[in-house]
Amino acid sequence: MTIQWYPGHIAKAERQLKEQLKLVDVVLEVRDARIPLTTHHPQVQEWVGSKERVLVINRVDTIPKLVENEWRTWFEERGETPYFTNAQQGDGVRAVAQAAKSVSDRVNRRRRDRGMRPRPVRAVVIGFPNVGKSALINRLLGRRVVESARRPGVTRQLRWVKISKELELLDAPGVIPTKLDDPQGAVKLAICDDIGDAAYENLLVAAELVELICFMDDSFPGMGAAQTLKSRYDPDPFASSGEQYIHAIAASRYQGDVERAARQLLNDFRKGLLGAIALELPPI
Ligand SMILES: Nc1nc2c(ncn2[C@@H]2O[C@H](COP(=O)(O)OP(=O)(O)OP(=O)(O)O)[C@@H](O)[C@H]2O)c(=O)[nH]1
Repeated sequence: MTIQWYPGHIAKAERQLKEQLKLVDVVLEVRDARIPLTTHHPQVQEWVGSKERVLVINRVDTIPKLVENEWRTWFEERGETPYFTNAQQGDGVRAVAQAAKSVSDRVNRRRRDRGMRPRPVRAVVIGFPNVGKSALINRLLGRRVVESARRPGVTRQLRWVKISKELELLDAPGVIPTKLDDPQGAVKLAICDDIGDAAYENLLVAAELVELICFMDDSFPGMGAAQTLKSRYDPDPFASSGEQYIHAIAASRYQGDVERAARQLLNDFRKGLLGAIALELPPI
């Protein structure tokens, strides 16, 4: 599996992200519910440092409810509170705003203790490409966009928008550069389109999707995704390798155009047409 990244972009993304993080009190980290482990970058903890972090697991509509519950328990057992959202529709976004507000209360209590005046808490939304950061920002803003201002000393034009009396949000999300050292993760990012500036082959990515779906069906009976594949494209995904499966779809529907079959399968998955499918489960 070859996925090609452009290192210059990654270095630039990392620089920009650190610049954004310097300005804020609280970080809203967005992950993709289909792959909440892969859309976590191991350096986030180090970058966030002592600031507060709110963990948002977005695209909750794309995974089965049972899997959502498993993740909730898994995160809570690790002392984390996951906020599950559908940023496209707005579900769960109010709870995220509430969590950011309670950070504001804590920050201002500390400021008061040090004899400082309270001020709105400043937040930034960060996450891998395409996980729904902009959708979340727009939902948080709703129709209450009030003012925006430029902060000096920042090369890029960063604007603050007021979410409420207590909360200001940087209007540009911070893009987390992709991890380079995990080929399995890279494939999942490609499947979910969370990969940013990378080039990859659709056939190989789609073939991995088919194999992952069969694997997930085995590990989490009841998801039913392999059955959906079968009823949608006809061949049985369990009967062949992922690559053979794409070839079979191409032969039966696209005059042998394998690239087209691969793209179709990936698009159907990304649009949710194959139903709710998780590609990761909490590790045991
Ligand atoms: N089904 C579903 N789609 C979502 C959700 N959140 C965002 N999307 C869709 O996912 C796509 C990407 O969302 P964006 O908000 O642009 O993602 P982003 O992280 O800002 O993307 P970049 O700017 O590329 O880093 C859009 O088509 C959104 O409509 C969600 O919770 N569920």
